[in-house]
Amino acid sequence: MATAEVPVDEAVIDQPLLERHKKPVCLIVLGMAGSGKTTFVQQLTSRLHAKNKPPYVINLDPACKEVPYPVNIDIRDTVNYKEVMKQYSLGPNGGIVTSLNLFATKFDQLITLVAKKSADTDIAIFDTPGQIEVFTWSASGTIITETLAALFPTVVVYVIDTVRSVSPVTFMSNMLYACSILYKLRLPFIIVMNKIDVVKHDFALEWMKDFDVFEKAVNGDESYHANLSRSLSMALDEFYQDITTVGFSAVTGEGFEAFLKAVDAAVVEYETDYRPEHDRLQKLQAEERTKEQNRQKQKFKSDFEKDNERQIPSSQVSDIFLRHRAVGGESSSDEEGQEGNPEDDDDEEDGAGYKSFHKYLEEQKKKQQSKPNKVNKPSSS
Ligand SMILES: Nc1nc2c(ncn2[C@@H]2O[C@H](COP(=O)(O)OP(=O)(O)OP(=O)(O)O)[C@@H](O)[C@H]2O)c(=O)[nH]1
Repeated sequence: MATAEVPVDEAVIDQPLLERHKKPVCLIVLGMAGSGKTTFVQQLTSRLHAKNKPPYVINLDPACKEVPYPVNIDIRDTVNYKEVMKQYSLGPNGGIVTSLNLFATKFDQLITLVAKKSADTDIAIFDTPGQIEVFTWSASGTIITETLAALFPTVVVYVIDTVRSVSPVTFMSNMLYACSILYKLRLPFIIVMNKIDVVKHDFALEWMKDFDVFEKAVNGDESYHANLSRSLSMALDEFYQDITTVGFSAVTGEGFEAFLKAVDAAVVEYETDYRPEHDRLQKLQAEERTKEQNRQKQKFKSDFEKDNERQIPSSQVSDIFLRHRAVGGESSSDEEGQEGNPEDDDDEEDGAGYKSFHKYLEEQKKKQQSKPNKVNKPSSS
């Protein structure tokens, strides 16, 4: 049987590729709970409306009580988070993950809606759950991000609470998290240092630019965490050099224009660095898939051929059984009386060397039935 091998290149070309769009730019807004993501999206939306460039806004947080901005797609219209918790007996985080997973199954519809808006919308904004890990480390989060990145210029916006980051140790935790998300999502990344109406973010920029300044901030603290922060600051030097940081106030809107410029630069970065890399990885994955399919086909083919070789014409079956019985027949006299052994059957027909398997089974059954039940027999004493 011949199996047609699919040439790898052909398989790659045959992948159903949806049309790619130059816009809208998809902004995935991530950040720890309370960092100001929702207020940030609200401010961004209202400023873009004021500029006559209304964004397409998607809320991916199934657990939020209310959405304080005009939203085009709301996960809460598709999935009832409380009902999901009840039906699957889940806690709040499990409920959010499951709701996102359910929503991800409809993500193709969302993509179609966003794509339809590509002519008249420049920016699509995705607000995500406050439990950041629920999005960044879940299967649905990965599906959503990868699907978007394959079809639209996609940028990750990581919102940091600047007020809470004045402590070097908290700042370091935030940066490590940002770094791990960048590493995981492999997309252009903008850090939004939010709440600069309360605390300016200059201190953080200094810490990122100059290790000595950070060292001074940690000076005097000899705790394990402070020492670790010092070492990590050196390790993150490369990350700091390449990352785009914007100071922002989600309350006053300060930093809005700088943010838009950062988005423009991130789109260029997406087109020049990320998209070719993304395409390369997709091609590799498609090649791997095709190779695996070909390997499975080959294995199936050889297994099938081996089975065919082994296959015994039905006319020979009784001969094979006969041979088996004959071997047993040689030793059966020694083991006479042993139960459950096909060879212990002192069968007169063995002389002929043949007894049908069914007949043998019938006899075994009868023997079993005629035997007293030793286990249940009550003791005579
Ligand atoms: N002063 C000041 N307060 C802000 C700013 N941004 C957000 N806040 C406040 O910070 C708190 C949290 O803001 P949210 O927008 O709800 O934060 P979030 O990240 O969406 O929170 P989760 O939904 O829990 O993830 C609210 O009280 C906001 O009013 C800001 O730029 N300046």
